[in-house]
Amino acid sequence: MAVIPLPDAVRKSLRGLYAITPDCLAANVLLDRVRAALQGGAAFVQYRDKGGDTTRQAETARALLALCRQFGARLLINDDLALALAVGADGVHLGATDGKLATAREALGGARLLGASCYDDFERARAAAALGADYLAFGAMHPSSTKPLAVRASPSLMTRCRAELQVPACAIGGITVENAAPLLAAGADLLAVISDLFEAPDVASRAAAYYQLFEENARDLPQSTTF
Ligand SMILES: Cc1ncc(COP(=O)(O)OP(=O)(O)O)c(N)n1
Ligand SMILES: Cc1nc(C(=O)O)sc1CCOP(=O)(O)O
Repeated sequence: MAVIPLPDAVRKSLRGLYAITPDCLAANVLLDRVRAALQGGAAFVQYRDKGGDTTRQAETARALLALCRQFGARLLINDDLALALAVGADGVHLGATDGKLATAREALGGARLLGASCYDDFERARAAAALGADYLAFGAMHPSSTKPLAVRASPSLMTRCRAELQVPACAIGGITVENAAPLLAAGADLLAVISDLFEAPDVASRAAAYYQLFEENARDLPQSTTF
């Protein structure tokens, strides 16, 4: 299926619910749940698949991209720059062991998004910002059943991120609708969520509750956000 590219202005406005796909779901179930998240207002989807079946990953990534396009949402690929480029995704998210940010930035060009995991490390965030990351992810904000061993991070890192780096901040780890408002107040532009969203009995309603939180906590975007 042909994929229509998003205008740069839309592509780079960075605020909203960032729905990260859970492991171990059949492709049709995954797509149904992601569709529901998009119906509820998720602005970003990250395809995170640790399974290693590259044929399935490419097929699923293409299907997710087509779905995101229907809703004007953006698809990022976790870990895998080559897959992101191969399917024409809107960007890639890289952690500490996923390759160099500089290489990804160059390969992605200016129009696609580069996200970087910064954990609890502000100096890592500073370096990632200097290398051109479009958003900086801090976590885990709360204990996470998806990643129980994740290091814990303070929401104040996001406050510093906005103030000192002027790069959008992403909160991740154990986020729920119930605990999200203080994260937005601390400076989160993106809320990256797996279990609270995708394990909800009604994924669309859960996504809509996050959307509502963003509406209630509207504020100016960081200076570096491009329109
Ligand atoms: C938005 C966002 N933030 C952090 C992560 C974690 O990335 P990483 O440290 O590479 O760990 P894995 O997701 O690969 O287990 C993320 N995926 N997305
Ligand atoms: C993938 C991931 N990275 C984290 C980090 O802290 O870097 S926490 C996490 C899991 C997020 O899933 P849930 O919303 O179910 O807690």
